[in-house]
Amino acid sequence: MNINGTPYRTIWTAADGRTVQIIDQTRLPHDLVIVDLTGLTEAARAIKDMLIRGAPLIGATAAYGMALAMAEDTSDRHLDTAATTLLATRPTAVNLRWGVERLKALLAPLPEAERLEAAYAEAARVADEDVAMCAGLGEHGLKLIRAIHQRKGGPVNILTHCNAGWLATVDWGTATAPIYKAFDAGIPIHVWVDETRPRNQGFNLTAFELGQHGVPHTCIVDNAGGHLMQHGQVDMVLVGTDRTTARGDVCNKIGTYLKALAAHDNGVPFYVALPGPTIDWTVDDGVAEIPIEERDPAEVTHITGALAEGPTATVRLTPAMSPAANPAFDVTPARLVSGLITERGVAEASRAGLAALYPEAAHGEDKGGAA
Ligand SMILES: CSC[C@@H](O)[C@@H](O)C(=O)COP(=O)(O)O
Repeated sequence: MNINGTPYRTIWTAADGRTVQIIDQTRLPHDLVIVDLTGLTEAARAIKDMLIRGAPLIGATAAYGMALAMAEDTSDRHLDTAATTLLATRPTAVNLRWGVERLKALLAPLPEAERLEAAYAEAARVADEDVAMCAGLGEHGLKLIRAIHQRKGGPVNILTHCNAGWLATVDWGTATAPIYKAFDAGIPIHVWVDETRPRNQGFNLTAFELGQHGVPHTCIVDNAGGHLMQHGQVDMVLVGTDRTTARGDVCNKIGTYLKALAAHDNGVPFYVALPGPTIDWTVDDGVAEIPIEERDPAEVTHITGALAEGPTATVRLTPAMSPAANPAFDVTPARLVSGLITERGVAEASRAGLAALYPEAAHGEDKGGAA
């Protein structure tokens, strides 16, 4: 996708073929800053401090993190250190584990002399596959949007939460892929963009990228969605996911569950878009089993924004003596999900629905999800 007319992916290698480059998403939408990752520690920091974020991009960065580690030292010991270091960065998005384990399984049996080249080639494959999967699921989601348009006429109003856009993946996005495809196909659409406190990925990232692509959108506070649904102003909720369980429970950014409840109460379809590697075939009950990241309370007590025509500033919102809690994700039970939009088609949110699309993974031949 483009920023100011220049095409970007979210992660790539520099001309030296070794340095990994990313867009620092903590600086968007105010500044476009490209950051060099030259080693394992920097890759891990980029994930932990959310310079990059979004489940598929975390997976791709983990794969490149393994490659950067091999550029430092191709020993078995460093391979183990790289996996442990990367896995400790963020707990919820399953793509992190998927990316690390995919690289480790490939590299461990190889002679040390072959590991460096193999690691970079595999990380590039992970990135390319992510682009293809997101583009593919976009086509399936496009059919749903087109059907709504044909049924009701006029613009299709889609509500999304957090950023499941191209910035959360390598390109295209998950929830935004059908939106971009529909817009490019000339279907009139309009997107309600949830703010997504505390880190404001909706305003900072989703609104930014939709604006860059020319997609009509309106920024709303997190609590506006239910009201809009009651008044017939939302045709579809479309979100991404950090981990979807084998039975179709969906873990996503905190607040997603409340949108699903409001959608259910108002008869609004609630769809989730995801590539295969976001399915965790080892987990069934998302509420009981998915580890929910608890982030720094300072993200709740403070907020950062740009001063009018000036630099960014961080201000305190809460009384200094009041404690804050910051669970970063929640789980929407499968019963509230209208469908899972994948690169293989739209699945019912159930074990049978997912197994029909991913038989090899559901039956244990490939525990990592598959393209
Ligand atoms: C395609 S991304 C889907 C999710 O990863 C996205 O909605 C989300 O919750 C991202 O959370 P973040 O904390 O910004 O990494």
